[in-house]
Amino acid sequence: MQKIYRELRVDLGERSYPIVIGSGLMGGYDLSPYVAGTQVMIVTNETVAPLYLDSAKASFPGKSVDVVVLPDGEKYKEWQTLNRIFDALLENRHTRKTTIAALGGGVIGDMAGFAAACYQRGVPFIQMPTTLLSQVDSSVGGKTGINHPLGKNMVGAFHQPQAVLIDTDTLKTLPPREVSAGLAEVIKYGLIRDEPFLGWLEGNMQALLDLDPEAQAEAIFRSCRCKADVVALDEKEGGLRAILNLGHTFGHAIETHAGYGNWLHGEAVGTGMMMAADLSVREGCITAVERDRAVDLIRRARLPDMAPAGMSQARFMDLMAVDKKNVDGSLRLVLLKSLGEAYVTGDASPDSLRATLQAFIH
Ligand SMILES: NC(=O)c1ccc[n+]([C@@H]2O[C@H](COP(=O)([O-])OP(=O)(O)OC[C@H]3O[C@@H](n4cnc5c(N)ncnc54)[C@H](O)[C@@H]3O)[C@@H](O)[C@H]2O)c1
Ligand SMILES: O=C(O)C(=O)C[C@@H](O)[C@H](O)[C@H](O)COP(=O)(O)O
Ligand SMILES: [Zn+2]
Repeated sequence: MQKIYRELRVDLGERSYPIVIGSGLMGGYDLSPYVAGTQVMIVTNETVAPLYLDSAKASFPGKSVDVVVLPDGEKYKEWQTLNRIFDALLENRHTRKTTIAALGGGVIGDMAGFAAACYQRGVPFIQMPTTLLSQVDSSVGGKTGINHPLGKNMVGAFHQPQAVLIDTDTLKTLPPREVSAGLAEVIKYGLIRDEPFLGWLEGNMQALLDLDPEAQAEAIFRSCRCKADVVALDEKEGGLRAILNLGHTFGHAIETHAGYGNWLHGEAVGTGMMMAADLSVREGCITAVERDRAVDLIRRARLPDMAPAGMSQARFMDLMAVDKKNVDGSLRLVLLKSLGEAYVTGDASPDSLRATLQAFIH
């Protein structure tokens, strides 16, 4: 049975769109009003297709639906796999009126969105996220793209979806490690902009790990509301939006170092946020007690608390040098002014940064 928990809107003028959060929505919610023409191309992967493809198709009554099923994994967020989406679109004679629908986690969402930004110079797309991480973060805000061996998300475009459909039922099949990865981005919102949410998470972490549906829906709603607010204020990351990158300068370096293999994005961000909190203490912004509060919550979400074994300070510095936030060769980091308030700085002291890196490498 279809039950809508909350609806939100990302306010971007003519590019505004709804985020619908609820249960029974995959197949139970009619997305055809968001499809301009008659054709839909669902992009999904070999893990998600057997679980949700049939119900996803049912969300497009009256439309002609084609499907491309990609291999599963962060390592496939690259050119060759992206090209398979273009192959499928052309082989099936898709036009500028086609709508692409991303059915899966953030990897599928980022790639399908990027394909939509590029195909015939841009077609509409819809997000149907099925991981916690994609429901709280990647499906909202229009960042799309692929990785490069030398840097994370280095090739991409801003391209907003027409709608985001979040069916919380899909989380029932998500492996525990992926739940924890999603919780990293959830905790991020509390740290950067919403101290009361941080307190709520401290009280509800066990319920979230236990997949309590009410707790999940509330965490998704509060995360999406925070992201939608930030994106509406700064769509293309001219300033404020960079706070959504808390922990990502360190985290992306970890993912690139690991070859987009055994570290999940959320895991790298979890450790990266601990590092950012630690650096914030060394920079005199938050207290050690506040840092420990953040670290404890991230640990309680069952996320790793050290960098990958053998990853050196020099390797971190080298990989962080290509971060997209950097300006004129100088590193810019997101730090915490307090718990619930983040800021971007290019002035972190090199000594403090070295000390933080030293504390997390082994
Ligand atoms: N665009 C953005 O704003 C943004 C934000 C955050 C992260 N990202 C990107 O998102 C990606 C990470 O996304 P992710 O954490 O969703 O990883 P993912 O897309 O790799 O999905 C995680 C795993 O869960 C599987 N899966 C998906 N839904 C499932 C379900 N309901 N049941 C069982 N298994 C399921 C997938 O097949 C995959 O194996 C990274 O590439 C990251 O860079 C983008
Ligand atoms: O939406 C944003 O803006 C974010 O920074 C959200 C991040 O969680 C996400 O991982 C994003 O893909 C990172 O963007 P990037 O520009 O640093 O690649
Ligand atoms: Zn992220």
